[in-house]
Amino acid sequence: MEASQKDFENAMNQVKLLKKDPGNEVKLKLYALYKQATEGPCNMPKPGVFDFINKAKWDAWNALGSLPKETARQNYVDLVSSLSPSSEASSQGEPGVHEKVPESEGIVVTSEDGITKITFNRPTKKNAITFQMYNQIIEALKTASTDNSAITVFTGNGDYYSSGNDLTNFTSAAGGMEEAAKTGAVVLRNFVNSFIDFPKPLIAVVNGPAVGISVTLLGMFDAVYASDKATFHTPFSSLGQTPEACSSYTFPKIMGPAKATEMLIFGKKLTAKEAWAQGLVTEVFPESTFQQEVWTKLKRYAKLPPNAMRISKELIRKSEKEKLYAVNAEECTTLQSKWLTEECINAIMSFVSRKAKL
Ligand SMILES: CCCCC/C=C/CC(=O)SCCNC(=O)CCNC(=O)[C@H](O)C(C)(C)COP(=O)(O)OP(=O)(O)OC[C@H]1O[C@@H](n2cnc3c(N)ncnc32)[C@H](O)[C@@H]1OP(=O)(O)O
Repeated sequence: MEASQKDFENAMNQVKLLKKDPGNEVKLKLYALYKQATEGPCNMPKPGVFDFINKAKWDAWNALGSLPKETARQNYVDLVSSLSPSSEASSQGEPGVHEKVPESEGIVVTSEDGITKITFNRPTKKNAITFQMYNQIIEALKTASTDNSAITVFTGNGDYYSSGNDLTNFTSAAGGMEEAAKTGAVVLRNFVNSFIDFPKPLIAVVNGPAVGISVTLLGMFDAVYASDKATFHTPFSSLGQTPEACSSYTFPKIMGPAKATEMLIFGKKLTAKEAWAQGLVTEVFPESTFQQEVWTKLKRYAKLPPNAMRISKELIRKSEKEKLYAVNAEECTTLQSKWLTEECINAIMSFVSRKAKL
């Protein structure tokens, strides 16, 4: 007997109630059967080769060929009823598929006590920065440069400050790597330029580990306050990548070329104390009093005359600006080509596939 629409709907609800993850293979089958049962043969354009997750889903659906909708519905119901009720992990949206759980992610901007605070707010992903977040930050800095706050502060929500560039920015781009690299270089250049141009004191409150671009960007800040549990890591070489955010210029200037080499080329991870000793961090606070001490200090600074602060910053930055634009442009061009190399693609693939989820 063929499964009715009601049986199908019950099976979909059952999938949502599964307590244990049935595994990627089963989830792919469920996904494919669900799509076939509701939409018929695969009608999506084939995803790019580096878009691993969507490609796997596409392959599974496409493999069902012209299987009739009714048969797919029956097979879906049979597969669900064969699953042990003690399995875990439900999914959201399309049944049987790991969808991104909606979370309030991205960045959060607040303004209070003369301070505009920009928070990396993606704690479940260690505040990894997505394409969307780069653009949100560009906009937030644009607004903060003319709002009535005196200073602007970056910090992270959760245990990390930020784990840097979201490594799936490139693997999930629909148009493939070349297009993603091109777009990435444009976004990165605009993003870093918005830090070069930012007119007010810019402060980082580094609440936890910082990786990649969230570290290199610190060279663009006017002060960096760190918890003693923060670490600073730029694993560019192991990712087949090269420095960004003008760090190829600012880091040797801040800490001397030898120390900059250890960080930017050899990927040495610094403790907060080491980063302070090398001049990257302004002051380190014990984790237990970090938030209280830093925000008390910042509220005091935010009461200083804003115009004087802005003009002083302009004087400090002025002679460097053209150099910074040029360095930024060159770093972006270099990265655009690095992102397409085997070294880089392999490194990203091995991160993405270390615990592949569908
Ligand atoms: C416009 C484009 C501009 C590009 C500019 C280029 C910048 C260069 C860089 O920033 S290079 C640095 C890139 N970052 C990294 O290499 C860090 C990668 N992440 C890790 O090594 C680890 O996740 C960790 C050390 C940060 C934390 O390890 P831990 O074991 O404590 O936690 P998990 O690995 O389980 O992470 C929790 C979830 O967060 C996801 N995640 C963490 N970081 C990233 C990231 N950078 N990109 C994408 N996703 C990240 C991780 O996958 C886990 O997700 P899951 O729970 O769904 O598995």
